[in-house]
Amino acid sequence: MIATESLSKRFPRVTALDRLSMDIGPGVTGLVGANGAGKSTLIKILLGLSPATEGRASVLGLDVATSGGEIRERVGYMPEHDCLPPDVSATEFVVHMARMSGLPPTAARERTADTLRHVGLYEERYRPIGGYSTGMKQRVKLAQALVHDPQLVFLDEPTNGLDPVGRDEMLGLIRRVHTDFGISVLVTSHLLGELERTCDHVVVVDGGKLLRSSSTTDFTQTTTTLAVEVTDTDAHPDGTRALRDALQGRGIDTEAGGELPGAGHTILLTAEGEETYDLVRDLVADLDIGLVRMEQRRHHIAEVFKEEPRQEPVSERAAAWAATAATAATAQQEGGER
Ligand SMILES: Nc1ncnc2c1ncn2[C@@H]1O[C@H](COP(=O)(O)OP(=O)(O)OP(=O)(O)O)[C@@H](O)[C@H]1O
Repeated sequence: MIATESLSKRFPRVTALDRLSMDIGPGVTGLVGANGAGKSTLIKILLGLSPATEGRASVLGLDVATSGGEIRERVGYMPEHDCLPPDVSATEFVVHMARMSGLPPTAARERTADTLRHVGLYEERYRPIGGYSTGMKQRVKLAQALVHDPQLVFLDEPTNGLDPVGRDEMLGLIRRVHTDFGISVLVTSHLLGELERTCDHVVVVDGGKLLRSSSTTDFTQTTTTLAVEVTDTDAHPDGTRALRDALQGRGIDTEAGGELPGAGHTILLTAEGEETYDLVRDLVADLDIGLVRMEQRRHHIAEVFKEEPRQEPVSERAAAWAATAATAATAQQEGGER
């Protein structure tokens, strides 16, 4: 779908992209990097809106240097910044964008109604955009990117400014753009953690350079750590402690799940094999406490960056960013697990 070869973009004072080579196939792909990593610059080059300084790129098999117009006919674009006219309604604006993409008037109106419904805007679509919440504005921007039924969409930081619920809703919508309509997606974010549930593939850039490009499952392989959660009973008012003691008695080291509220009820231990699962099951049965869950933990994308030493040196900025993202991802995960 997208290929770049030694793609560079230099501004007088900064190199925004530095010999970036990558291949992106169909599906939902996350482009992750700290602010200033070069994500928006890459999207503008891929749309043929800004020329590269060096190297080559193609989108849907079309050369960005010569076929920008054709690419923009077949690709939708949701820009990062607020760019919506405040005085017109979502319907008027999206119909206008559909007409600009070449749809005849009736088709433009029909597609607009369908697309706005799909992104979750109903009666409010007749009100001026100026009175919309950030979440509603993001939905209008998504709708105008989809209205001409593109093969591929570029979504630049679509979760920016949204609260956690709004972010989850937007990520769900993005996933459905692919599953319901078969449209491939390139979505950017400066948060590593939020893309692992949405994307099939993740590309990480820092300082305009490619850090890693892998499928999400490669990033989030299962670990050998088992997370176990049990209930308390009258006989064992602290069921977690009782199980930890029993495991320790069998020579198995454990640690608490974390410092977040509630995470202390999770016990983490290393699974040597099937026998560890059996032992936990038997000890829980002997203690006559309830087993809430026993699952193998998966890596989070951010943990991969925290733990894996890479061959290429990572800039201090990237390391700091990965550490922040790891904390955020872990908090999100622990919150979701409780
Ligand atoms: N037109 C421009 N002129 C000069 N420098 C630019 C221009 N556009 C971008 N840059 C610089 O290029 C670098 C990459 O910017 P870019 O907007 O692509 O990053 P980004 O990853 O999209 O981050 P953000 O989400 O903060 O926009 C930054 O240092 C930015 O200041």
